[in-house]
Amino acid sequence: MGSEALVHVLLVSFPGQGHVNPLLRLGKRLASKGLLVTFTTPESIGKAMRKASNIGEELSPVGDGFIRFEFFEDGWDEDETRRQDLDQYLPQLEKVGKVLIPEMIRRNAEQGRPISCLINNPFIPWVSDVADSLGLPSAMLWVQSCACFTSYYYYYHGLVPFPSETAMEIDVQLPCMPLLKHDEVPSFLYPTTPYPFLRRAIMGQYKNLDKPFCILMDTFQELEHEIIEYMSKISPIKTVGPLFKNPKAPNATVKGDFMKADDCVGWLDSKPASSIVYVSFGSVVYLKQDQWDEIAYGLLNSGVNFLWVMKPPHKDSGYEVLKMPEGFLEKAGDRGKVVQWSPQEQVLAHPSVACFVTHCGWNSTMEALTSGMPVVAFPQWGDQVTDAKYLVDVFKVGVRMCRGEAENKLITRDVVEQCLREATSGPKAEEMKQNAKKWSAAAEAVVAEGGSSDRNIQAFVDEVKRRSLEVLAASGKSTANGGADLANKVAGNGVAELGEPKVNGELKVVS
Ligand SMILES: O=c1ccn([C@@H]2O[C@H](COP(=O)(O)OP(=O)(O)O)[C@@H](O)[C@H]2O)c(=O)[nH]1
Ligand SMILES: O=C(O[C@@H]1O[C@H](CO)[C@@H](O)[C@H](O)[C@H]1O)c1ccc(O)c(O)c1
Repeated sequence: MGSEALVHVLLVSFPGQGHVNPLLRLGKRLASKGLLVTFTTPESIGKAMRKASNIGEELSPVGDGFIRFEFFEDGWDEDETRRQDLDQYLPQLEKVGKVLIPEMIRRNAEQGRPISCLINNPFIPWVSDVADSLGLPSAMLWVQSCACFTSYYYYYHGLVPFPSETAMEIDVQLPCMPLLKHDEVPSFLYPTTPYPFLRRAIMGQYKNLDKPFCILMDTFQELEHEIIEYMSKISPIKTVGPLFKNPKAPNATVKGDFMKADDCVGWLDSKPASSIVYVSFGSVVYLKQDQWDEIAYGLLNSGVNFLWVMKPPHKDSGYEVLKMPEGFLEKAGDRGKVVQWSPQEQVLAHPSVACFVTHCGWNSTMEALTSGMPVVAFPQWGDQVTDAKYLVDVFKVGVRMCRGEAENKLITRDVVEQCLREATSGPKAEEMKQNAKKWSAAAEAVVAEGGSSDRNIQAFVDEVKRRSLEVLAASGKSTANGGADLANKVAGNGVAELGEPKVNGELKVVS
């Protein structure tokens, strides 16, 4: 079957690694079930993705469907420094996206690939408005846990008291969840958060929550059973995680890394089983030099082998460039390897790796659980503090090394060493490994054919197909000529001031 006959969905992503990864993984899942998927995010990130990852102009086959990329300009010069300031960049994306996404939809329709559904991730809630104004169905991929989704929901609707200016240290009890201490609540909700613009962005998503017909979540039934059941009665939630597992297209090479991963697998191969500690704080967290030094000495003193990701900060981020302590690399010798970016999925699946020192971003959390990897939790902000609580106290696969940036406490080398020892040897390490293996088996089962996440993806694909017939029927056309009609609809709806359509070149299929 040619790609032009397939039902076509447009995925619009916030330009962060922790958002692109799960949305692109969802795209591959949908493609593998027979949809044509177009993935879009701003060109500034598109450029990095093309350079680092295996993506181009071509249409890539994934399972029974295809995936392709189209990026959009964010309206700022290439070297604009304001992209690093989300307070300024999020409104800019909204302004430009509300014009360019409808244009993109019109172009695709004119080229015989009418779009039947839009899917976005949080931080860019205006995508649901674009879909609504065009009469297109939309869905949202929630890229954090259901527990965090619930916390934000309760905050938005004012259903229980949260930490406030007058009562900073109150604990929060939400239904079907463990009691969250004040510093285990997603930290964007603290009155003192340095990231109020992210709270605004997320609240914007909740304001728009009645627009998507479905909220897809990168979690799974067994992992957050009770809270998923509870929230499913309130919101149209469908769990589809762990998204990074795709049994129907396990070899799909399409990836969305912003940086090329350093080769470290040969080094991992050279080490004994369960002898390496993997250390990574994701793509956005940067620690201060004194904390970096303590971690370095903790690693040295614990005697473990280690693979440590030390990503360079963006040139406009204002973060200091970290240095390893004097003589550290020499002392570590072949016991340690430092890289700028790792192939994390491969690292977590490697038998030489014993545990993962992580900032507890939700992608890292899901990847660790699914890989059966115990963790040492080093959360900083946002959902990370809640994920750390769950990893340690609920999923029971982790040792806690810190409570978050708000605590403003230097974690000393002795604490680092003690946590590493606890996570790599002795009864606690063994118990965590057994629990992690159980989560990994449960995760494999839900994504296998007929598992809960697989069924939910299939039900979503069926619903998108059903709605696509409605969209086309509403425009009085069939798939074959629906393109031109949808193009007219976009042109006439008043969302965008449209210029001449820029026609893309013919797509060619590569295998
Ligand atoms: O060296 C690295 C560090 C991170 N990642 C990936 O980047 C994503 C980070 O997402 P997460 O939610 O964990 O944290 P964020 O970077 O958004 O804070 C995950 O999919 C990781 O697998 C990677 O591939 N290599
Ligand atoms: O929130 C940002 O990135 C990460 O997103 C993940 C999914 O929501 C989350 O689990 C993780 O903890 C976050 O770090 C983000 C924040 C600020 C920024 O400038 C970004 O580019 C991304």
